[in-house]
Amino acid sequence: MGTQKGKKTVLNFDSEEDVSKALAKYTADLSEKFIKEKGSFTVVLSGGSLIDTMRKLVEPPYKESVDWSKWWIFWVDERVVPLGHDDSNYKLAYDGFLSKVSVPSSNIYAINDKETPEGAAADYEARLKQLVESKVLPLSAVSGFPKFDLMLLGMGPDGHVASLFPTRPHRHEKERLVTFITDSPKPPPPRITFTFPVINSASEIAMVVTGAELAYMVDVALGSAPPPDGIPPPCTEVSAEEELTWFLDKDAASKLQTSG
Ligand SMILES: O=C1O[C@H](COP(=O)(O)O)[C@@H](O)[C@H](O)[C@H]1O
Repeated sequence: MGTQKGKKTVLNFDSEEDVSKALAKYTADLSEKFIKEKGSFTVVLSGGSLIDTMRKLVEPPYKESVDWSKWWIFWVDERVVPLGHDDSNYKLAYDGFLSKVSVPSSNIYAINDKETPEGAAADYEARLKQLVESKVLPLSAVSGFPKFDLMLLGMGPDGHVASLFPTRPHRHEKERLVTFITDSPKPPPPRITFTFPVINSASEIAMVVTGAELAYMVDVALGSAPPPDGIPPPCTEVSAEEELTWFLDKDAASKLQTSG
């Protein structure tokens, strides 16, 4: 299992609707804190169900109270498809979130969708390094990797986070900031993804997990269930430098409550 550096908090809610409300307040509070401290807020999004669960953030009061002009947006993983494709995590986030708030377009770091997976990963990594040069992204004093303020992560039923899958060796990458995969077990196959050294250098991470189909994997990550085939899945390796917060609805936490 991963080494927890910062604090770990598990929050249980009655429903996905309550997770959505709590996630909006958590994100808005962190936005205010980081903007006060350093003048900007760097946020890393996932795809999947997360974007829908973020829906309360683009409703009153947060739609008006959050200083969107100071936000910078990145993706922890992306499918290597055109940005307008239905499989694109950028399109998902644009339609459900970014089109409703006024984050400056120059602060939104979509992938270069004209590249191969290898080229898109190298391009994204180079752009992150430029942001380190220009002091938008600090380096973690602990790991030496770029340090984002907040990562919002989902999890698959196989325990994958970002596009780091249990059965693919790139989950063990330790040097690169961004890597690629051409045979993702979950379609579409070509993807790029942040590596664990970058993910685990974030100040704050929210693991947002809802639905009964994820209950077993939540029990593996947080409870007493043994990992499949005895191999800890990627979700067990997530840790944040300051705080990792799990947001669970009743269904996702159901096995945890009975076994733990
Ligand atoms: O393929 C992906 O899956 C994970 C989990 O998605 P979910 O729909 O089960 O929430 C997601 O976090 C990742 O960004 C995405 O590319």
